[in-house]
Amino acid sequence: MSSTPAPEPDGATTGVWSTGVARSAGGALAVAGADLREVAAEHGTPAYVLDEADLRRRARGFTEAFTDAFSADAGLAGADVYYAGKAFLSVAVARWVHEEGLRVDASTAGELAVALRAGLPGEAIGLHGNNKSDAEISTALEHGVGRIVVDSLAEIPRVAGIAARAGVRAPVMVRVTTGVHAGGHQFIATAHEDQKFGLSLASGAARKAVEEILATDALDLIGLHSHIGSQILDLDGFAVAARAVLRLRAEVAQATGHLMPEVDLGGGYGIRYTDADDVPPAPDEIAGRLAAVVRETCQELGSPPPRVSIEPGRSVVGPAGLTLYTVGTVKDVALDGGGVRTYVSVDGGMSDNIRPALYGAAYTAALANRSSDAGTVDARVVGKHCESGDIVVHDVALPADVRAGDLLAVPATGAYGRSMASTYNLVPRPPVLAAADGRTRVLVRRETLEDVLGLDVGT
Ligand SMILES: Cc1ncc(COP(=O)(O)O)c(C=O)c1O
Ligand SMILES: N[C@@H](CCCC[NH3+])C(=O)O
Repeated sequence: MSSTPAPEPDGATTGVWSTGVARSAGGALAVAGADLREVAAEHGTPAYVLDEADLRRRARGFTEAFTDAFSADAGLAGADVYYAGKAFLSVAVARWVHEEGLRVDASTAGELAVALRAGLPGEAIGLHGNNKSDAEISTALEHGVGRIVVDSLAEIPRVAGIAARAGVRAPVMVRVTTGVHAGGHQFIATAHEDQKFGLSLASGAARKAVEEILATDALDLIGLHSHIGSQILDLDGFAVAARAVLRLRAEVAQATGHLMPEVDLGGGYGIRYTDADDVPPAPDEIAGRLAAVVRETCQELGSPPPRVSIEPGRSVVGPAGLTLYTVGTVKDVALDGGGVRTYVSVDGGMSDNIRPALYGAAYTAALANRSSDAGTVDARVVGKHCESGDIVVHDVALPADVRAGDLLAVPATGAYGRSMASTYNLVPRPPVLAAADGRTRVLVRRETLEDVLGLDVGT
């Protein structure tokens, strides 16, 4: 076993740390100038820390790249970027991304409510979900959302009925399962056949949905949608899926005369969690590749290009966040094959980051309160929960003098950390802090034991 240490932060956009992370002369890490020792003293640990400027820059990077690549000058019909709120959504984050030119993709009443509370106009919000409730559909329509992405045949009459009763015509897209299998883990791949999302292209279900929607007055079919999975670093799958939905769009136009004005090519762009991950393509490269595919395919098909949208979540918020923990117990464990693993327990765990347990996801970690000249040990960072799978970082080299009271920072936890957090073992969920200009402010406060106890109303 030979573990590697976390890379030192270097301000690069392609690193595992957000661009605002730096190690100060005293050896402590800081985010956007906010010293993590002070952050821990003021807010406690564990805590998620978001680098606001980094997040905004990544968001803006997508809008600029897609607006450029899909411009009329490029022979295309424009583009919109929806931030996938499932990655992490709070009122401030919804505002930031909207200020940077993005819209918001919500997939539940909760995400919809946060986007609305942030002041986004309905038309800047899209509603997803494979099992939307009537209440979610009617709230979305009441606020005039820009689109509802239909995920099943059963949903068509339901959306139509609710729209008709509300006296509106619902703008809808059809989520198409293209058969493209992409994504790091089977649970985060979403376009192969045997899973719950979307309507299959191969079986004809997608085409049937299109026809049923076209035959329904209360529904306005604005486009097709494809989302192939998540944490994808290779753009080929997106290109294959794009061609498939553009082909269906052209077939429908030929058969019915209805040329859908939009196509959504989904999110799923990967990020770097550790040094071992490949450097992901930058927004310019993604936009350029997708624009070329759309242009060429539409030319081949002889159909005018659609307005294109995408839905990145992880690639906007993931690299912008880190989790700050305090070290508690440090324990050396002798391994069967010889050698020793140092188990470093922190004050959180699978309740604030379920990804290692759920997907076997790899992370790294670094001392945040000091640097150390000590040699390194092969360490495993674990949480405080009653599961041996409660692992935060499987394998990392940490200074041999790591001890109780040290702070550890785990980079790239901005996406699917807080948003998938639980109160397992009745551990209250950590706060989300925004770091900017040398200070931090609370975006989502720490949950307290009173919050947890307040839900327990039985006697
Ligand atoms: C429909 C849809 N859009 C967008 C996303 C965002 O994905 P990611 O955070 O990987 O960019 C997801 C999650 O995979 C999704 O299911
Ligand atoms: N939650 C997953 C990705 C699923 C994205 C939503 N379809 C993750 O942490 O990687």
